[in-house]
Amino acid sequence: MQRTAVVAGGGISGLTACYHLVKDAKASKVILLESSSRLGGWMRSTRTEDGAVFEHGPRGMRPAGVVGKNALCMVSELGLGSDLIAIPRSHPAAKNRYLYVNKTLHKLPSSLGGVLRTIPPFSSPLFLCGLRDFTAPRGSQDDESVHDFFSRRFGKELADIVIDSLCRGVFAGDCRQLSLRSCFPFLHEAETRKRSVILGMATSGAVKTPELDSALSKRAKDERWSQWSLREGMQMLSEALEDYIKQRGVEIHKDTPVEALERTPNNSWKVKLPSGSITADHMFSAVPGAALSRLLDPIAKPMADTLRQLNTANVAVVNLEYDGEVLPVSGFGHLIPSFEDKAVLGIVYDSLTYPEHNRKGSPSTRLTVMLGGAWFESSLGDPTSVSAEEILSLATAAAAAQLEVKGKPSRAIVSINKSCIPQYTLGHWKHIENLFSYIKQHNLPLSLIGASYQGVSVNDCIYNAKKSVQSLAGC
Ligand SMILES: Cc1cc2nc3c(=O)[nH]c(=O)nc-3n(C[C@H](O)[C@H](O)[C@H](O)COP(=O)(O)OP(=O)(O)OC[C@H]3O[C@@H](n4cnc5c(N)ncnc54)[C@H](O)[C@@H]3O)c2cc1C
Ligand SMILES: C=Cc1c2[nH]c(c1C)Cc1[nH]c(c(CCC(=O)O)c1C)Cc1[nH]c(c(C)c1CCC(=O)O)Cc1[nH]c(c(C)c1C=C)C2
Repeated sequence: MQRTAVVAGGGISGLTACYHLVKDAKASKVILLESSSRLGGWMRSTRTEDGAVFEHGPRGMRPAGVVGKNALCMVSELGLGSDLIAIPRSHPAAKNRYLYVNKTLHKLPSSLGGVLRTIPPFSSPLFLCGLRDFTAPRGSQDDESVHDFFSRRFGKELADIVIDSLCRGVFAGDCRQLSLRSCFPFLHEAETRKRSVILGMATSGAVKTPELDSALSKRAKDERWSQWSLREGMQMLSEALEDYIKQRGVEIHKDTPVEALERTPNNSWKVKLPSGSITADHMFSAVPGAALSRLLDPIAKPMADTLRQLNTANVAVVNLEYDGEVLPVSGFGHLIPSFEDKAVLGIVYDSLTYPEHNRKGSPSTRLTVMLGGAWFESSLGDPTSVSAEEILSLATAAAAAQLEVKGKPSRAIVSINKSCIPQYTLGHWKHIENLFSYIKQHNLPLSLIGASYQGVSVNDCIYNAKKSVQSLAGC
């Protein structure tokens, strides 16, 4: 690719775009502009002097599927293979997930026996929900809330308890507002193809992607990994990408917010920065949709208006460390359905999942309590003024009540992550379609990447950034 590519936003999406611009597209000049003083975006790990690692954003990635294989391919190429820590599917952190309902922890079934029997908090065996799917009619609308979809196909109890919790544990969102088509596109597609979601999924067939095979994806398959992280935390991935792109000549500017965009007569961009402006032949926007809307107003007003309609949620992330091994159960963590407690979304048992991240020298328990999400304002108040002490006291009270973890934590870190998780609410797919068709119709030299559009997981961000660069470069 000739000429100058400018990437706005140095989170995992922007970093991945730079990586593929220099590696595959052989772009002649790449400039990365990041408004804050560090790269990585929400990928942020704190390392303490006694060897502990605390994650404030993503804490694990799945190796499965095309997007999982693709991320492992990049991790392999970055030479991070020996730093990878993997959880096999037989590990308690892979098998045991809990729901906190009626003030009690309930393990979700992980075997056939568990779905054939009635187990609390459910009023009938879960396999009966599966039977409904074979007879339920196909949906008739072009979009439907996640809750409506699951109620229709699997019953209201499953939707109220399991799906409500799942959406809190992935999107920090309300399944009554979230779109099935955008949040779980494979389920929408399975229903469209086969009417029964179970049949549709069972007959979808694995996509063959030999080009994404790597030493790590082979290990993941052979060793049956369920998820993975890195020895010094997920931030190692953004740091490795930063080193890689720096060595290959990407110009990195931190503390440099893009302030405005203007079109030039020869279909380039004038990118306005605090210290002046630069010219971009092509822009990759890896900033959140709301930030891009400010840059495109008034030059592409219909796009700016659509971008403003994309929703996000705030999440308070509280990392806690206690002396000793004090958890009453073993597993990944538990989620709390919204009818039980709106404010506290769930608790991750980090010290059991990744003991490699525990402090050295003396036993400890590390937990992450996540609060707020779609219920932030209604249950915790304004994220710009809520007090960290108040959030900490709610988090420690939740750990004490739900896990009997008493006493004062030996360490606590509170992060109020504002607008950190995009909410793909009803009609999101139409907004995305409108944005992409506006770019095409107006021949804008602009690519949209990042969690705001087509997947919030790190795997999705990496995959979409790569696809975007490759489609432009014709690779
Ligand atoms: C608490 C939490 C837990 C999560 N857990 C997981 C998990 O376990 N597994 C998983 O797969 N995913 C997880 N995710 C999701 C995943 O981490 C994010 O979706 C992903 O990191 C988003 O990356 P991004 O690069 O698209 O955006 P961001 O990380 O938001 O990066 C955007 C960057 O743009 C910069 N920027 C903004 N405006 C401008 C401007 N005007 N000019 C220049 N730069 C600008 C920002 O400073 C930022 O660095 C989690 C997210 C959160 C918040
Ligand atoms: C309680 C809040 C949250 C917890 N994690 C996240 C939030 C908002 C964010 C998050 N978690 C996952 C992803 C990636 C999804 C993907 O497609 O890979 C994101 C953005 C992984 C995940 N975590 C849980 C589930 C069921 C998933 C989906 C993938 C998988 O099955 O592994 C469960 C879970 N998340 C949290 C807790 C306490 C929890 C408990 C069981 C925290």
